[in-house]
Amino acid sequence: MPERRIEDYALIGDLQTAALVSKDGSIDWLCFPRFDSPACFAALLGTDDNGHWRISPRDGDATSSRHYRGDTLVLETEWSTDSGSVRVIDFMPPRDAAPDVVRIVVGISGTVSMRSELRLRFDYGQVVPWVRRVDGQVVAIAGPDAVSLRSDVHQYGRDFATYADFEISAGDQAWFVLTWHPSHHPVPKATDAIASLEPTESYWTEWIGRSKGVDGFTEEVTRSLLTLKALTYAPSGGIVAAPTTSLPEALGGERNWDYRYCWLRDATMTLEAMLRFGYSEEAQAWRDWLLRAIAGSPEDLQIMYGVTGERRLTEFAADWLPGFGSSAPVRIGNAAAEQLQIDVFGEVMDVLALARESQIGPSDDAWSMQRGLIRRLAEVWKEPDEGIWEVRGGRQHFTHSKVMAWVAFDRAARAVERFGMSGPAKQWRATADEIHREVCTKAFDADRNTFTQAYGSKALDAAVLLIPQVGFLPPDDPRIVGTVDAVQKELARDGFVRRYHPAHVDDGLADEEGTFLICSFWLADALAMIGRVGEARALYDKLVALRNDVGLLAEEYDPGSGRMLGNFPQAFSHLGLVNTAWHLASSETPLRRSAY
Ligand SMILES: OC[C@H]1O[C@H](O[C@H]2O[C@H](CO)[C@@H](O)[C@H](O)[C@H]2O)[C@H](O)[C@@H](O)[C@@H]1O
Repeated sequence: MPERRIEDYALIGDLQTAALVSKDGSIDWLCFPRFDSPACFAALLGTDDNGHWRISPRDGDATSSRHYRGDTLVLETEWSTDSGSVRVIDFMPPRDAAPDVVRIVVGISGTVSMRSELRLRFDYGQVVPWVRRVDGQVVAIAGPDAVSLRSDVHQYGRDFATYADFEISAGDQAWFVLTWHPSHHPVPKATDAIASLEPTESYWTEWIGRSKGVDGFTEEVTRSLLTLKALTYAPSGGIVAAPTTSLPEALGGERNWDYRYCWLRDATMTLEAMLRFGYSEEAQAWRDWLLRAIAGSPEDLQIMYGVTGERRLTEFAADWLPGFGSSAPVRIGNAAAEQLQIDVFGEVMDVLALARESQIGPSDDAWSMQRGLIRRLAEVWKEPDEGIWEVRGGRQHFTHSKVMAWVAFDRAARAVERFGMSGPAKQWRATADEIHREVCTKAFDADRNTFTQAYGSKALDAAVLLIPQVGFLPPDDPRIVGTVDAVQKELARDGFVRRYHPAHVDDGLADEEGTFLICSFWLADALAMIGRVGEARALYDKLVALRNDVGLLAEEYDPGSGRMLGNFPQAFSHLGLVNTAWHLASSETPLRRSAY
């Protein structure tokens, strides 16, 4: 079995969950029926024995190449062998009653011997199901889960797996449909594999057709927008940070986290990117999601929720899974849900201001929720917190958190001053000014001419690159130019940017990590804003070149090994790409709303 690489995977999804398909034709990750449900294929974090479904030629020397079919999430893998070539088409039709994975094998030339090998292991690769035949289909059941496999190819069982061996000649096709249902329900009505291809394609094509687009950046922006949409949980409007858990930030290390939840931070940034490209429906749905998720007392605000607003995301280690590349523990749930991360107030207020001032318009409920958030922020902004990077080494007065607290008060005051909303604007403006003074005094290292990670700290942090973007200081302020230079000098590796230097910051974890892709996009944004557009464009091009064969990015990249690291595909990275393209395309001094 060749070593698994994160960049070997492609994404298919149905806006409620998603699967990762490897270059070797194996679906190694699938959580049914929701993004955060237990996986029935977890080979990604272990071995084939933890569940997978491979369809590929039996010839071990077969070679493959793949692409998405146009601007869709329909994946085509083309296999060449000495005897002929075939195409495997993988997709998940937009959801009706039950979730399906459809795989269609089409003969292109000659004749190819194919094998389907399906190994279902419920509850994150642990539970071997009871498999039997019902009305000509294979049905696997364990606990609450049931999965049926329908196909026009004969299936046989061996070694706790289901196989099909078949030949495909030019012009032939064979189909497979895997469908999940609750085990106490009857097997759902069959999905027609062939008939579901066209509506799936049309769904994605029509969706991307609504985008405003930006000249000169079309292909990568399109793929990133499609990926962001695929991370949306359509029934609620929630957006997950990534469809995976525990893809490592350091290969073989412990920096492994579950991203299958809705971070207010990641979701607001995604929404901002989508709004820029004309997707107001998603923004509206997310605002409604937010109102429901955080309903109740503002003191109970969490920084992340489940896809329909669940609050309890208890973290535990799945110790039966060895982890991707032996990176343990595999974590399920995320303890960061209980942290104080003050930046979240600013991000939420900022995107809601954008929504109010753009296509969506104001909403009374949303404004009353924002007033509640500001009341809460007034109580906590002076506290140390865990910050944007969710450190587990103790709270600090993080510069980025304070800057975002300023953003929150600034946007609240501005809503009253300029947009007629009700509230104590003078008081909010005074607090914003107080925070501004404090940050400029306590978070700026005059000797090195740079903002630092935290009050009194010497460490740097790529998050402060956002200072000009959020309007805290103008891009031509010498402190901004100094900060950009310092980040480039101290945090860059081969031109890509780390979020901070793990050796200089106690984040509670031992290992090093890769360069953080969204931070590299932020550097490109900051360079463009300070007028170094050529450098910005060069960095953007370098980042775009990191994408895998189907245009996807993980959270991090290790320039040493040339490998992607972290959960995959990650919303942060793709929204970073989209925003940088927008900045570069907008103008040479590409600033959005500024308040300085
Ligand atoms: O590295 C430590 C932290 O890593 C995760 O957080 C990161 O991912 C989040 C989701 O994309 C993002 O919002 C955050 O800014 C990143 O630092 C993990 O979820 C944390 O539990 C962990 O402490």
